[in-house]
Amino acid sequence: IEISTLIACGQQEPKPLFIGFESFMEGFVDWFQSHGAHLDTSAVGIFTFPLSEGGRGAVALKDIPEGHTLFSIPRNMTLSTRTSQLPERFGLNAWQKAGLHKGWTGLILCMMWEQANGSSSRWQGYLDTLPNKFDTPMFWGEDDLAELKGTSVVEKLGKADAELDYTTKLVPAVKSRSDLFPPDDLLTHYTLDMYHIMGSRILSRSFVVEKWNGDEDEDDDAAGNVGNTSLGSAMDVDDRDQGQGSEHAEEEEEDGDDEDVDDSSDVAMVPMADLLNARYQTENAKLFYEKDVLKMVSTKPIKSGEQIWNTYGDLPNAELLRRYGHVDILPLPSGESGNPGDVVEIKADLIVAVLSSNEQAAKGDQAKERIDWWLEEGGEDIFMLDYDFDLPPAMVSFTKLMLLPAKEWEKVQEKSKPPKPKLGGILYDIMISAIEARISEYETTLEADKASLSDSLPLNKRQALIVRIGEKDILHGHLKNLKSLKEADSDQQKGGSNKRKADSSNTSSKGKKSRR
Ligand SMILES: C[S@@+](CC[C@H](N)C(=O)[O-])C[C@H]1O[C@@H](n2cnc3c(N)ncnc32)[C@H](O)[C@@H]1O
Repeated sequence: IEISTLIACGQQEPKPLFIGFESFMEGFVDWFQSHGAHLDTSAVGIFTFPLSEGGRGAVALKDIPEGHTLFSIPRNMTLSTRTSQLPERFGLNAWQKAGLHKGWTGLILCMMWEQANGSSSRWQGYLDTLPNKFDTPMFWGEDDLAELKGTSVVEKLGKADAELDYTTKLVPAVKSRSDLFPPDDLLTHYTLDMYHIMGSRILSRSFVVEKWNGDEDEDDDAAGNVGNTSLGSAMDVDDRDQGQGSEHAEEEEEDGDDEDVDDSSDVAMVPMADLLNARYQTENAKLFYEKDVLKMVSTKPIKSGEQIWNTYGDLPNAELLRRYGHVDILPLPSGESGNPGDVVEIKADLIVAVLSSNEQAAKGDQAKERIDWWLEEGGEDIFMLDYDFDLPPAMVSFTKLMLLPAKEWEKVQEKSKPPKPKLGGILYDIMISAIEARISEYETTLEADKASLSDSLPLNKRQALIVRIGEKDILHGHLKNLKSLKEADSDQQKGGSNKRKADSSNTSSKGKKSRR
């Protein structure tokens, strides 16, 4: 491929990494092909882009039509607790007893073990290509983390929980089997640092590879209907990730009552597929699965020189930063730039706190009774605000529930129906106060943040600033919207009451007339 083609396609000049240029990635491609995988080398190249373009990523070497298989990987080449030999060698009962079947600790241990085994591991050619350094907040110092105050990133890091898993599950397992884990390796291959590196590799690169579910899918396959068997990825489908907030969170879910908990042995590292970068609504390729292989297939025509993008699920910047260490910056409808997928979380607790000074609102045990009912009915305890600037209906409904007079609260319980999420009356002021309270959780103002944003800032500070600006932009947009809705509503009321006055004077004059 001509570098000029890439530049013509709007990319800054990339540094070629493979296809005759870079032995390191050539070695990986050789490993990939020699283990039964296939890469269409006439269509796909691996290049390094500027960091803003994703760093190392895949490029179309020619025009690629939609539905083209870019590469395919046998299932047994993915790295998971199903494919690594370690759980069996450890003993499946012992594995479970050690708690390694839950969460990511088991997969982290498999990855450490495979890496420690060097050239005798089937995955050495792959593991050698994985990053050892991450820009994710998990590795930030206190100073940089302070920049994220007000966002939900810090409380979702789960660093302490991950470290607890390391000391209570992984270390005892390693120490219990010196035949599998030579004692000296504890200080090199099985360290806490390595635990975090492996956890971050999983967080930013793993896919969910469900077990092949015979019958129905075989029909799809027979019909060549690969599109219906779309494979979600850690990057792609959030169903798994929504609850999987950290290296540890999946386990928390498993320990809880959640029935939709995913099987942690579905979590798999997929060589080559994890080389694709992602950007908001730019996806042009996706991983599909069949009985024995996974296939990366183009979902749109891709022009020669264009980057091949997977999707990480069009996540908000806070989540992109936490999981992947980057943020998306695109034009917004307002003319400014940011991530159109950004959201702000408002906890139900904050609404309750705002209502504490409202005479009408339920308090103490009564408030608790309503909150318990709301949660039992499946209500959310965190509300998501986005760039639509429509308040989440559940947030309005929950607030109304807390404000209901006792009689109406009884009716709600009888009917098992929460209040309709319609704004009006004092709700405007309560919602405005809630959003103002949320804004006050950040240390700095939106104006100050915008003024301090510059390309010369250190990466962590700059990315944290972009996360904060996006969230505050949403909050201020909601404030503005609520204030104008409140004004329009009161104008309408006034208009209505003027109209009513006019109507009543008409009526009375008519009445008078008729009386005459
Ligand atoms: C699945 S890997 C993609 C391949 C990766 N670039 C590599 O060199 O191996 C995900 C990582 O790629 C980087 N990345 C992906 N998309 C990006 C983007 N739009 N902007 C910046 N970095 C991106 C982030 O570092 C992220 O953690």
